[in-house]
Amino acid sequence: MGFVENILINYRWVFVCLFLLPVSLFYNIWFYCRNLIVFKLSSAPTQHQKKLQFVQKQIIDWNNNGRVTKMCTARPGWQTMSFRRPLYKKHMTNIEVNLVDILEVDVQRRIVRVEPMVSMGQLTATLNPLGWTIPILPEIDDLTVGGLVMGTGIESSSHIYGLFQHICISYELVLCDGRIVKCSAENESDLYWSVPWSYGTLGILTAVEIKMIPAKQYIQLVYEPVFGIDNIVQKFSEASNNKQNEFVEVLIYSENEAVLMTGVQTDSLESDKLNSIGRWYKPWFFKYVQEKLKSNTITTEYIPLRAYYHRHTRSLFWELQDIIPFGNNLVFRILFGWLVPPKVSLLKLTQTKSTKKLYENNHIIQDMLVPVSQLKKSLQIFQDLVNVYPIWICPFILPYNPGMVHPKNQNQSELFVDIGLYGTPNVKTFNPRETTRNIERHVIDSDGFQMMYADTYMTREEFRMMFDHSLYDELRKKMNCEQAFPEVYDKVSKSARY
Ligand SMILES: Cc1cc2nc3c(=O)[nH]c(=O)nc-3n(C[C@H](O)[C@H](O)[C@H](O)COP(=O)(O)OP(=O)(O)OC[C@H]3O[C@@H](n4cnc5c(N)ncnc54)[C@H](O)[C@@H]3O)c2cc1C
Ligand SMILES: NC(=O)C1=CN([C@@H]2O[C@H](COP(=O)(O)OP(=O)(O)OC[C@H]3O[C@@H](n4cnc5c(N)ncnc54)[C@H](OP(=O)(O)O)[C@@H]3O)[C@@H](O)[C@H]2O)C=CC1
Ligand SMILES: CC(C)=CCC[C@@H](C)[C@H]1CC[C@@]2(C)C3=C(CC[C@]12C)[C@@]1(C)CC[C@H](O)C(C)(C)[C@@H]1CC3
Repeated sequence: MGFVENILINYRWVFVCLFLLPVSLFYNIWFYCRNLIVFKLSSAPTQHQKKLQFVQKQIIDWNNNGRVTKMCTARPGWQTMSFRRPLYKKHMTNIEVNLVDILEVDVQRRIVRVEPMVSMGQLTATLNPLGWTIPILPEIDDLTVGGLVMGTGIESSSHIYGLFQHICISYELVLCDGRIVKCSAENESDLYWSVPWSYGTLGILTAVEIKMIPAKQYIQLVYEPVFGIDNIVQKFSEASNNKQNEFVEVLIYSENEAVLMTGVQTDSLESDKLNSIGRWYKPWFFKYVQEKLKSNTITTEYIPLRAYYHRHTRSLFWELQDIIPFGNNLVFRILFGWLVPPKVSLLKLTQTKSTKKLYENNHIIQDMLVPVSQLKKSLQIFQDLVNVYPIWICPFILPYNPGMVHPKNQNQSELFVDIGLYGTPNVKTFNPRETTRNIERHVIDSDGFQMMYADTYMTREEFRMMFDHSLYDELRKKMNCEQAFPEVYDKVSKSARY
């Protein structure tokens, strides 16, 4: 291993701290200024038609040129929040979708209309000061509306509102024949139900209408340490079924220790209990919450709304500790905390072959969605297979809707749980392929689903078993888009990404 490579692997923090953090800062400043100018000029809504027509023109040109290769968006793979980079972009027709603006905040209809590249950070920055928010706000700033619609999104309010697609009222798409359609539950409903999890394989998304709800200033958050797996599962289920809780999340720190967090929005505050966790010098959220295990008491705090939403951003859940091991050190936080986190996109861009291999062989990143009834069994299986902590568990209600993802063993909505495993496995038997396949098999047997932003080792048959393709297949035939876009599996499988 060469000297530079050795530094890049063993001392990734040197490169990240000295180079990536300052570059991320400039990148953020540039983007902030650009957004501000767009807003000041109020030009976003008028520009939308022009931008839409440009997308349409590219697709019409593709038709006129004989439909030679399939299409995907031109967003470079390193810019996305998915774990890997897409290989397919190299040999497909790349459609430019530079649609980055919030188009309209309609207070009367309680709807915000946005273009697909609008990010979560941008939405909270825009809506919260106006007294509004969207019901589900996936926590990492750079996640985009397009990616969350075409894949999926989940947050600690999902036990009430469902997944990200369930708060979307309509989608505007350009289809492979160049037609522009706006679909909703009432209009072109087959398309509307099929868009979520379709990964851009039915059309190019150009605008989305998302539900808004009033935002209050703070979240009143109750932390409750819970000990023993049965207790953890029971408390989690109770909290998720209690609709008084607007937010429910559990961080599990070991086989028998967890902290349950339940929250409601509020405008009033006991000022001695205010905790502005978003400030640069504050400890990483998951580390802070772990401290709650020390005293077996229930505590309450008030957290500013936006800081709550982005609570896992600064530490990228617990992934940043592997990259900057001293990132949660007080001195580092005071001096450089405001520079953290480095942009995920820049981390991806500057990955070397060796870091990639290191993550491939010694790391697991997976989110598994299973019915709550399978939670205990799943935790036990994951403990045996990977033994990774902390574990993120977040409940969500899955409505019985047509499309790729719906409850399989009952024809009504069902409470599910997202089990997030991120970290270095602590078992000798870990083998990236075999272990992940075992996990996947368990999820299929549990009538669950795997989130597709990370690696999947499923075969095409297993993938089709997990996700209901009946409406999707029918629609692709009807819209004659089988030659225009690949199947979902060919965009998310291991062989489609590097
Ligand atoms: C009425 C209105 C309409 C607007 N319309 C548009 C529009 O159409 N198009 C448009 O592009 N912009 C629009 N804006 C501008 C928009 O609000 C923001 O200025 C812009 O999106 C910059 O957001 P930011 O998240 O990058 O910046 P900042 O708020 O400065 O944040 C910088 C970074 O820190 C993160 N961050 C901030 N606070 C926290 C926290 N507490 N915890 C963790 N992380 C945090 C952010 O997510 C971001 O990554 C509008 C603003 C208003 C008020
Ligand atoms: N809390 C949460 O819920 C979290 C969710 N995630 C996951 O991250 C992913 C989102 O990351 P993000 O970087 O925003 O998205 P990506 O750029 O990774 O896009 C994800 C998929 O959506 C497709 N897509 C995006 N925009 C459009 C569009 N305008 N038209 C057609 N297809 C489109 C992409 O197609 P193409 O390949 O052609 O570009 C791609 O297949 C999701 O899969 C989400 O599940 C990750 C972390 C947390
Ligand atoms: C449903 C939920 C809550 C998902 C949370 C997912 C996060 C933990 C994921 C999203 C993007 C993600 C896969 C990422 C990474 C870690 C885990 C992340 C942050 C890192 C930073 C790990 C280090 C890698 O070298 C690399 C830089 C490629 C990735 C980038 C994406």
